[in-house]
Amino acid sequence: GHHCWGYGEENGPSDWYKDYSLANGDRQSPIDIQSEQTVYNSSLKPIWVSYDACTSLSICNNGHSVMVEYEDCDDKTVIRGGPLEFPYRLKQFHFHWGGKDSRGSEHTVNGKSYPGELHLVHWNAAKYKSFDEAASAPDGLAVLGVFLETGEKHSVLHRLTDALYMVRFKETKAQFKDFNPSGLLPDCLDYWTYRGSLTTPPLHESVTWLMLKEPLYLSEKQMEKFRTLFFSGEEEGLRTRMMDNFRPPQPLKGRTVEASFR
Ligand SMILES: Cc1cc(=S)c(O)co1
Ligand SMILES: [Zn+2]
Repeated sequence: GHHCWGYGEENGPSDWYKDYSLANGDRQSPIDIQSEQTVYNSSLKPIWVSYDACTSLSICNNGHSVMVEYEDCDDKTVIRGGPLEFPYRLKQFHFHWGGKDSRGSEHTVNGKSYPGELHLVHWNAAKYKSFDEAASAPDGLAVLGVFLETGEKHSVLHRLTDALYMVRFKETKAQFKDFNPSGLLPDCLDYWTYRGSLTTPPLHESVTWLMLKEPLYLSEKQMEKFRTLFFSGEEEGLRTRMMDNFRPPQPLKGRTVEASFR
């Protein structure tokens, strides 16, 4: 439409249904994970992450988040196991965060929000020819989600937070090579899994979500660096800080959330 979706007063999550009918669909994300209602599934396999041969390309500000993109022309960077029937190829990772630490994550746990959330986006290249084709298929995507929690400085993440000054404005991009995102994962890969959607328009219901129970800890200074980014372009007069770029929890609509752990 004449104005693009975003997180503001006029174009935010409560307005998205006007342009994106999936907004009120039956498998929307994020959700509130009510841990007592989850079902332990002992046949769920461990998550197997193979990122060692990854080729990161660039870091960019797309006006909604900051994203690191990967070369996805072969199966050198994949996630396997869990509930997944196929290997899923890493395409990009990005973040959602708040204007202060009391908010920022998309998923919540028993109503608790975290200061932010990391999303590692993968696609089913075994079944689909491209990311775009997979992005609208019910088993097309797998997103590994990790809560951000303030604490000690995160040394692997530090290379990313130190690069954010290069992508302060919308549509800016910079080279960002040899970044292995497995360094962002906690030691414990216990997870919750459910069938859901992209959390941004077009809200395709194509995502198998894998939400890790353990957060990634980063320092308050590192959190603050995310809040120095802008939604707006450098040429725009009004500079709006990039923060609160999260969609609130959506109705579960009868879905079951499974747990890989007791
Ligand atoms: C593909 C994609 C996935 C998520 S979760 C997002 O926020 C944006 O784009
Ligand atoms: Zn996301």
